[in-house]
Amino acid sequence: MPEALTPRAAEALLRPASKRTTTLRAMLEYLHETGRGATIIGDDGQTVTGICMDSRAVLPGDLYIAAPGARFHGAQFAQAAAKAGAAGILTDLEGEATSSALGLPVLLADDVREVIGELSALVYGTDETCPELFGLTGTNGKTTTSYMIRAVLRALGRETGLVGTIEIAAGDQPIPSILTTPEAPQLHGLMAKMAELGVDAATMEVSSHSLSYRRVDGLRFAVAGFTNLTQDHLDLHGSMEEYFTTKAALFDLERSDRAVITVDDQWGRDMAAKATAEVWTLSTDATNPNADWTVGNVVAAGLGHRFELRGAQGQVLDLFTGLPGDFNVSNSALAVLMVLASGVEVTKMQAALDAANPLTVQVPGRMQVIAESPAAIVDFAHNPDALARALSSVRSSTPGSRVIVVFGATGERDATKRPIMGAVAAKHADVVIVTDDDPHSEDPAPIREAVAAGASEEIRVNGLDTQVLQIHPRGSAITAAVAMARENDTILVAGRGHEVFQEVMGVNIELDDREELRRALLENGFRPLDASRDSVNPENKG
Ligand SMILES: CC(=O)N[C@H]1[C@@H](OP(=O)(O)OP(=O)(O)OC[C@H]2O[C@@H](n3ccc(=O)[nH]c3=O)[C@H](O)[C@@H]2O)O[C@H](CO)[C@@H](O)[C@@H]1O[C@H](C)C(=O)N[C@@H](C)C(=O)N[C@H](CCC(=O)O)C(=O)O
Ligand SMILES: Nc1ncnc2c1ncn2[C@@H]1O[C@H](COP(=O)(O)OP(=O)(O)OP(=O)(O)O)[C@@H](O)[C@H]1O
Repeated sequence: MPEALTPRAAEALLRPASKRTTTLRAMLEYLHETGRGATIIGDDGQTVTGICMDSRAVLPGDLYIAAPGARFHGAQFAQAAAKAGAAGILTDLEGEATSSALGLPVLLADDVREVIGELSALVYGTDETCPELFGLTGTNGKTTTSYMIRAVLRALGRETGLVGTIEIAAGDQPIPSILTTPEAPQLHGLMAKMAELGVDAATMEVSSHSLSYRRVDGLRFAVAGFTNLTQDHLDLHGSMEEYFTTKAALFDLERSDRAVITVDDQWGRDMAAKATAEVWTLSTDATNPNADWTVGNVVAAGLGHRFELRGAQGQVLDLFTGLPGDFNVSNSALAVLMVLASGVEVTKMQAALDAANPLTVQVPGRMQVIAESPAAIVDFAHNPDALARALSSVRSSTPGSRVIVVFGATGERDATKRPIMGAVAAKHADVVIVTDDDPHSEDPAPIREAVAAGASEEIRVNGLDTQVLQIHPRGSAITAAVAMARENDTILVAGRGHEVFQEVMGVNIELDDREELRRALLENGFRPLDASRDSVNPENKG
């Protein structure tokens, strides 16, 4: 396992090389101008060159943000921040006493979280210079769509950046991803770094956590996109309505100029109605009379699809994605539309699509095609719904072809989904190879048993002739799948996507499903595709 970066080394990667200086006085004036209550204790001429909300990552000259959290008040760590070279502290009334006792100047604000984004913009100058931003939110498809947008922008000759679950990239420079959407000070540092490197357009996954925690404050999106909404993160949001309302904040005119919203479900239609940014709606139903753009003439082509994207004004674009899965038609249409919404001409877009085939971009571990004959695909689907969708979308129309699936259930997580995933696999595949996912510290054998029992029960109740095998470790299960595959078959290795370590009984073992598949394919005389686009930073565990 590669050595993890220290928090300070990781933080430094998110900063521009050139330093700007801002005074606490300038920050105070900004807060007053924008109607916020704030005061300074100590030297108001103090300069800062960075801003950071984690004492472990503070760099010399930073303003340390001591904010209240769910577990601690950041003021508890103000002393550590001072020791690391913080030039000042931003805190609230609760953190005042601890912070001012350290002798550093203190900027006191009524609500710290409320002002972090805007102050970060002042510190890094992103209120003046920032790449054109494309933000994606929704439960599924954010990562895939953001890679597609980046590929389309590149095909149009733009210098791009990317911020998301799998990786951060500033131009060609890879940076380990910490959260799907980093904290506001890190995002602003990163945008300044991207601008410094000549990046003029960046895509960003905007998680619901980031909207709740105000991580994207102070940034303005040229175009924000919505994929879909299904049940998730109710621990944070409490209800689907609350989850929806949190996501809706991205489509407010205060945050985004334009919104491209997929209206295939009711949540999408509600989102379009609620948005105050200029809305373009997208439907994958060609007969939807209410959508501004629709998808039509979808035909299977190779493992992917060819289709038309039609505008209400008569515009028509011919699109192709080589990525398997019906949902990748929707992701592709959304990606193209978001770039069109930023002001690109239809004819220019069509030329770029034809020349560079950007919608076939390899997204690490997301319906990633490792070989075409047999079709060998690695996907991140790790719950019953996603597994059903992935399995039903990879079945080939060639008579006699089979679907072979390799997957397992995660340890120390919702045990009720284990037999359900087994049943889903038995229903949609011809051969089910049950193996280990990430057992974590749980004994993997009973996990496999529970999954296999669900598969057997489905077979018994519905009189299926699906074959079920239990094989471990995971590498051997993948080898067995390839050994039994014929050229017309499809092998889906599901659950771990781009992850490169598997935690078994508390030990991290190096394991990359894509590498295992490639090895087994070569051993069996098949030809895997070029591996050069796995493109994941080795620092990322996923
Ligand atoms: C639930 C959640 O998102 N919590 C975030 C929140 O934590 P918190 O408010 O509870 O903070 P806390 O732990 O009480 O600490 C209070 C303050 O002390 C600071 N601190 C703490 C310890 C220390 O040694 N030094 C120090 O300075 C903390 O940085 C924080 O500012 O604020 C912290 C820092 O500001 C975040 O790091 C933390 O994210 C945690 C690490 C996290 O795992 N978040 C996940 C759930 C998340 O955001 N995920 C979404 C994607 C979800 C998905 O789609 O699957 C994402 O965008 O990545
Ligand atoms: N538009 C979509 N609708 C439904 N499922 C999708 C869609 N796009 C991708 N998927 C499925 O969901 C999985 C996760 O896709 P992706 O990583 O693009 O989404 P995400 O929103 O970024 O989720 P995560 O944060 O979990 O990575 C994929 O492996 C695929 O199985």
